[in-house]
Amino acid sequence: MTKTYQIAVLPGDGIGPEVMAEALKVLKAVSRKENVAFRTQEALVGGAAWDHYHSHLPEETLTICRESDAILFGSVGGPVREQNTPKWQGVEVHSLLGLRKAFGLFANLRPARLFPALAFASPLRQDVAREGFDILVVRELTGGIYFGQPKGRTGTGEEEKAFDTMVYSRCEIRRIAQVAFEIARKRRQKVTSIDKANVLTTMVFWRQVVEEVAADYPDVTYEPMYVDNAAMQMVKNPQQFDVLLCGNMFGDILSDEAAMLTGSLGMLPSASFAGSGFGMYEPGGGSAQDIAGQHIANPIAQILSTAMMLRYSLNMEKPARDIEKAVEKVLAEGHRTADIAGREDTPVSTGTMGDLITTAYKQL
Ligand SMILES: NC(=O)C1=CN([C@@H]2O[C@H](COP(=O)(O)OP(=O)(O)OC[C@H]3O[C@@H](n4cnc5c(N)ncnc54)[C@H](O)[C@@H]3O)[C@@H](O)[C@H]2O)C=CC1
Ligand SMILES: CC(C)CC(=O)C(=O)O
Ligand SMILES: [Mg+2]
Repeated sequence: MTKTYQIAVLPGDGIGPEVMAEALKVLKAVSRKENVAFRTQEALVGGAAWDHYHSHLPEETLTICRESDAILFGSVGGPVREQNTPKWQGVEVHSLLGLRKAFGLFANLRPARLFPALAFASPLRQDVAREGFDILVVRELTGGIYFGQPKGRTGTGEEEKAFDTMVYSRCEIRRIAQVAFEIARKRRQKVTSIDKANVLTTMVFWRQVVEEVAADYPDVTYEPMYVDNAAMQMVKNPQQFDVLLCGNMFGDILSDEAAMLTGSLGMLPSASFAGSGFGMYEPGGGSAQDIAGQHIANPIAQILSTAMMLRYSLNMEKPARDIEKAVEKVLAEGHRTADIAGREDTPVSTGTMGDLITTAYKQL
């Protein structure tokens, strides 16, 4: 009997639906080649859901997610300047952070790998870029300053204030550190833990707990690094890093930086888990409103996120690897969307890139 997987598909806003369409083309090809069925159920989230339900994360969407083996997520959010309109205000908090919290997705993996064919597109010094790099950002996703309470605003006039709280518990730090060290064991056995322990009490504690966990992994090299230095070291010498263990905010920021060093934010996939097989898979970037609707967005992050879904939630390593190989092949052949195109290149559209990767996957 054909094995069937239930996938919740949440395209969201901006370029979300455009890049999701390409990931679904690849998924369809996987279904044919592997003789498995993916029952995809599309649901509204973000601004797209607001238009229909006046909610950024409707109960209907949550139900579909609960009934699924995995969630494929696009992106949410409106134009940065329209952040304060009813449709867009708090959209990321209510929908994306809401989903992460609802499913306890505390561990976020963001692999930033510089493909040889894209060395030229990296803002790294070219002799450094030609060496390539492969960094895995392991980001804590349901704690830290994005979730800490209290947050709010008080007072008026010159005394008006706004505040957020950065808080981490021992168990939150320990469980994400364990994820990082376990993964490092299967990679190049190095964990660099990012903190700001010279200033922030939370980060003194972070470092202490990570050191306790590190003691259980004598085979893995552990080093702490301040976040400001890490941001700089990543540009100077990214090859020194293997696994970058970060809290929620630092991981958010450094993963965008790592993505750009691979050529574009449109190259960064991401997987989020709660410790079981269930997970949510989404590009590292946002809804890219500046290019939405133009069919020029890079679908590779969404496609590589789909490969991560096959690997981690559906236990399908072979097609996951083949999708990655297909992406590498298409890039090696010189096909590029606008964000990774050189001056001499004629960029391809989002749809053409999706077609090229699907064809390359089928031919493997
Ligand atoms: N996971 C999510 O859903 C996220 C949502 N957002 C939201 O997205 C909206 C736009 O935020 P921004 O700060 O502009 O960040 P963004 O990540 O959407 O875009 C930053 C820059 O990267 C480019 N970019 C991103 N993905 C790309 C792709 N696949 N192909 C080519 N270029 C790509 C964009 O064109 C833009 O120039 C905001 O409402 C923000 O809150 C931001 C980050 C993550
Ligand atoms: C709402 C934001 C925290 C989303 C984001 O920037 C991310 O997860 O990388
Ligand atoms: Mg981000």
